[in-house]
Parts: sequence; C-alpha cells; structure tokens
Amino acid sequence: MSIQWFPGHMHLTRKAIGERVKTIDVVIEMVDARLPASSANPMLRDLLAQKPNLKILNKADLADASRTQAWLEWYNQQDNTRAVAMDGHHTAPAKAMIEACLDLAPTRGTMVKPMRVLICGIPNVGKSTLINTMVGRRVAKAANEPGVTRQEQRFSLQDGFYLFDTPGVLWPRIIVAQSGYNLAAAGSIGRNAFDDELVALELIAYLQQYYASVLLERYQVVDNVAEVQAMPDHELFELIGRKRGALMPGGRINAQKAAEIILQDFRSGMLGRITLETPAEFEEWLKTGERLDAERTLRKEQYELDRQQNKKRRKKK
Ligand SMILES: Nc1nc2c(ncn2[C@@H]2O[C@H](COP(=O)(O)OP(=O)(O)OP(=O)(O)O)[C@@H](O)[C@H]2O)c(=O)[nH]1
Repeated sequence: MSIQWFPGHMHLTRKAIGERVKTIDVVIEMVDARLPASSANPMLRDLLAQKPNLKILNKADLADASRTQAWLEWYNQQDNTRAVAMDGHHTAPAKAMIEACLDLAPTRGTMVKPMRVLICGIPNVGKSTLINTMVGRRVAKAANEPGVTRQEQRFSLQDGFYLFDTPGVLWPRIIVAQSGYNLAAAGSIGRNAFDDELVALELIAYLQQYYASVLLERYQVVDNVAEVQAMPDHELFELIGRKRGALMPGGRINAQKAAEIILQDFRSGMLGRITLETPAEFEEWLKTGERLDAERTLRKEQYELDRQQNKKRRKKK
C-alpha cells in the first residue's frame, strides 16, 4: 500500500527539531501503544540519537496489556532509554513522565539548571492531550484528526521543568508495509491516503490470527473461534457488513461502510484492547521491508545510470 500523505510542513518540522534538540536534555517520543514500532519515527531516531530518550506508549488503555509489557521491556533494554505506558487523560501516570525524565538526566531539574524536554510524535498520538493533563487546563489543541498541532510551544510543568511541544511529524517513507496498514487502522494518517476496505481486511486478517475471540464476541456472525479463524478474511468482512446493515439498494454489501464500521470499532476500543504488533514480529517485518527497500533503491540507481548512458549515446549521434 503506498501512502501519499506528506504535508509540506513536515520538512519544516524536521528542521525545527534539529535546531531545538541542541538545547534539550531529554527527548520524549510518544508512540501509540497499539502499534509502538509502526508509530515511531525513523527520522527522529537519527535526529535524536545523542540524547536520552523517553518512550511514552500512549493510549495504553486501548492496547493489549501483556503486549504493552513486552514492549516496555524491549525499550527498557536499550541504551539511554526508558519507557512508560499511559493513558494521557490521567494525571498520575502522566506525572511518572517527570520522574522518568529526571532519572534520565539527573543533573537537571533545578531553577539553575532547568530540565528542558522536547516531546515529539507522529500526528494524533496524543501529545496535546498529555500536555493539557500535565498543565491542568486546555493549553494545547487536541483533536481526533491527525496533524492538528502546529507551532512550537513551551510549557512549565513544575519549577525547573520545561516541556517543548513540536508540530506533528510523520516520516517521508514507510518502509514496512504492515506499518502503513497499522497506522491507517489506528487513524494516524490522513483520510484519503489509504483505502479503508484494504485496511479493514488487513485488520480482520490480523485479528483472526491473534484476537479471534474478539471478532466472535463483537460481531457474532459465526458460532465459534475455530470458524472465525478458518473463514477467508473477505467472507468474514462481508458477513460483518451484512450483520451491521452496511448494504446498498438491492442488498449488495456496501464495502466502504462496512470498512468504516470495523475501523471505528477498533479505533474507539469497542473491539477491546488490541495491539497490532509485537517486538519480534516487527523485527521480522523490518528485515523484509529493508530488503525490499534496498532492492528498490538499486533498481532506481540502475534506471538512473541507464538514463544517463542513453543520453550520452544520443548526444554522440
Ligand atoms: N483512549 C485514549 N485516547 C487518547 C489518549 N491520548 C489521546 N487520546 C485521544 O487521541 C486523539 C488525538 O489526541 P491529540 O492530543 O490531539 O494528539 P496530538 O498528538 O496532539 O495530535 P496532533 O495535533 O495531530 O499532533 C484525541 O481524540 C484524544 O482524546 C489516550 O491515552 N487514550
């Protein structure tokens, strides 16, 4: 699936982060606990390599608790990195973020040497919500549409602790195919950048494999888990659409409407707590993605070389 969503302001964001990070003590990258690796930003990884890093797995209330635990362990094994999981609407876990930053940069956090923290994350991951929770009132704009945060803002969270907010960012290229589907399923990429039906089918296929009982309970279109697992994904999709009234005149399935119902059920948590990737799974996807990407780059270079040679030949004639 190719994703055509890359607003121009993201180039500016990259530049702004590069500048800002020079005077920053800890960088927080907020990711979506339902898809931690897919919602991380490879561009940030390079920009921020030298700084202590706090990963916030946000929307943990929507994610599978045991998988969240596995991700926290995976991140906490990495150098210079801590990870916490939270629901950005609640104050107590949000405060854990302050503790984790002080742990990562123990010499900062006083009036003389204030802690300067930068919070980054892809659009819609929940940065504004967390800032509003931390500050105790609505200072950052939160919305259920990607890309609402724009200007950099600075917030004082307590004496000697400053939080800088950056505009929403996304990478220019998604190397892992599954990441595109997972981001789309979670609603983290702009509408019209993807095909809802395709995304819903991918989601169903994944749920059949790992969360079949969730599909059984929510939609009750077959009698047991084994039937959910055995059915081709498009047949299950159609049964769900019919059951939920996604029909066109004449009784044909309205695939767009069926897809929207399923995606909305996932996004709102109506399907239950679900995580779309594990650390081991993502490592596999990444290997495949990087191999395909290297092949694509090679093909592109070869094409460019051929083009240059043809041009020279034409000139000689
Ligand atoms: N269930 C749940 N929803 C959350 C959580 N945090 C944020 N949300 C919701 O996610 C949506 C996006 O949150 P924002 O705070 O606007 O996200 P943002 O990262 O500031 O987004 P941009 O402005 O696009 O950069 C809103 O509908 C929030 O209510 C959370 O921990 N759990």
